[in-house]
Amino acid sequence: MTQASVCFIGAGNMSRSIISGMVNNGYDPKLIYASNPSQPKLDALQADFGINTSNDNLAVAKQCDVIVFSVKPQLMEQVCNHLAQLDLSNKLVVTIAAGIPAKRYQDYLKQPIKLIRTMPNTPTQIGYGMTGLHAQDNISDEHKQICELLMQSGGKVVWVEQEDELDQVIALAGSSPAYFFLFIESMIETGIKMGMSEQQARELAQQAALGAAKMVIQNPEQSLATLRNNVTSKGGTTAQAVNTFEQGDLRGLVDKAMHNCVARAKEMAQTF
Ligand SMILES: NC(=O)C1=CN([C@@H]2O[C@H](COP(=O)(O)OP(=O)(O)OC[C@H]3O[C@@H](n4cnc5c(N)ncnc54)[C@H](O)[C@@H]3O)[C@@H](O)[C@H]2O)C=CC1
Ligand SMILES: O=C(O)[C@@H]1CCC=N1
Repeated sequence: MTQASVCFIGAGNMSRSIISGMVNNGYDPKLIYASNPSQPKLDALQADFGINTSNDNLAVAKQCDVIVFSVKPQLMEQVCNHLAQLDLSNKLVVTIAAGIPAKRYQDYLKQPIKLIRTMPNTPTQIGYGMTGLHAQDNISDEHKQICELLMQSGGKVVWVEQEDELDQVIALAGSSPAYFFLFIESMIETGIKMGMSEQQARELAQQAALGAAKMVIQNPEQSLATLRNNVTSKGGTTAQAVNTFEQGDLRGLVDKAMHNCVARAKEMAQTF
């Protein structure tokens, strides 16, 4: 499949993650554009990946087959309004923003558009991303493949049938790297309090997290409870730690956090 020219409107964390995945996976950097009002992130993208950069959203959007909206949700209306003067009938519009519903982009861009909503996550940067995708009914298979190629460069993709399932994707994958970072961060803090150096505590916790994640992935036939029980000797150390989490209602807290995550996405859908 021939590679499409793609511009990223907004050159922040997430654009960098996706561009990094694309270039590392062989996407031609000459076909990639990023636009941002300030220069430093653009310079870094240019230096690290050899892509084209600009301060002019309109110019890059005009030039490219695919426009990826990658600004904060509160800026989306303003950014889209500015691009409404373009004829978008032959372009694919992709958004990575949380919350904002597909129909809102049509209002902001003031014309019928071909839109795919996506919800990636930052591990895309290193090829371990997980992206949820939802296509409107008018999207061709070719456009689906183009979008899939962009997002698959940085990891796995999953298509969801209903648009509101993207909110669940946010809770499970878009936001969730931060949950794991918080957990590891807490472990390191305690390791240090127990007398370890920060470097040692981090090395121990991160390697355990990596090993645990790989065991989950490599043993699909085993339940998480089995994997957990295999670590937990009767009357041993793990039981003490795990019981502490259960008594503190870790499961209830995770449930509440993920529901609050989804609730915020729905609130953002009303606001932006
Ligand atoms: N960070 C994450 O883990 C994820 C973020 N997202 C979504 O990605 C989008 C971007 O988030 P981040 O990359 O984290 O934010 P960010 O703040 O790192 O990047 C946004 C970029 O947009 C630029 N910008 C501001 N005004 C602009 C304008 N008028 N025209 C062009 N660029 C402009 C900013 O200078 C900044 O570089 C958000 O909508 C967020 O919901 C989605 C999934 C994961
Ligand atoms: O926190 C946010 O709103 C974005 C969406 C998913 C990850 N970051």
